[in-house]
Amino acid sequence: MKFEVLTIFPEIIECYIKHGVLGKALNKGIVEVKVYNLRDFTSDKHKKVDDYPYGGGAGMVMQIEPFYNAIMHLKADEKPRKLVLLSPQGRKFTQKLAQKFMEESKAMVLICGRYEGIDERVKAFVDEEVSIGDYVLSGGELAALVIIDSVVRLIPGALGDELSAVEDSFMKGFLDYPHYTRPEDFKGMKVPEVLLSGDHKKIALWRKRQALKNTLKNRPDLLKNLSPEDMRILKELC
Ligand SMILES: Nc1nc2cc(Br)ccc2s1
Repeated sequence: MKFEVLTIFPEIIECYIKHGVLGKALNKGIVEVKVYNLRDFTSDKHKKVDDYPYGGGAGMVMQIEPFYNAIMHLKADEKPRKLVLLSPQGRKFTQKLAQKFMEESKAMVLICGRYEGIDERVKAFVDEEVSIGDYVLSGGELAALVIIDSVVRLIPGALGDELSAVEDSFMKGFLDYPHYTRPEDFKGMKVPEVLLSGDHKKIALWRKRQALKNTLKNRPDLLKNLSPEDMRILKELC
């Protein structure tokens, strides 16, 4: 999987991708991330990337030319790639969309805007417009990192041999179960007995109950298409 990121702050991306799961996946060659500075695709000596908005209003708007030049530069190799614009107006990014991106795209271009937004005409050159949530960030770079991180975790082999329980739970429509590790007793706060029992069937049922309880409390909107067994457990909780 290859990610190409267009941004005016390449260091934001370059710094983050060196660490953790992403760093390991890069070292294993499972994923490649190339970052392009939009200022390198400007044509003036000041490397200007923004200007005042037509029609007036606060703030600055990023100009189309650097985006256009960068996209044409990438497309010159004529390899297929999905172009994704990060934007507060985009469709909501979810675990299911992460799975879709991982399955369908060998290469993704993540286009990061800043300021009050980018010239609307850039959207003529993208495939998808995606937001990571109902809040406005200062720029698309954090959203691009969220997408890279969540998609890479889904690539077979990226997580090594540890199970990705968190992804599994989100894909099945509920939140993760609680996790504990040593010590067993921390200032009187004990690990639930069931987790010390060695009874894997009991542990699995406890974890499912806790996951459904957490989901009912914090994200009831996720509780759709539950299996009959999960529905039975949920009814016991109500
Ligand atoms: N939720 C999101 N907010 C923003 C802000 C900017 Br500026 C660019 C992309 C995104 S995605």
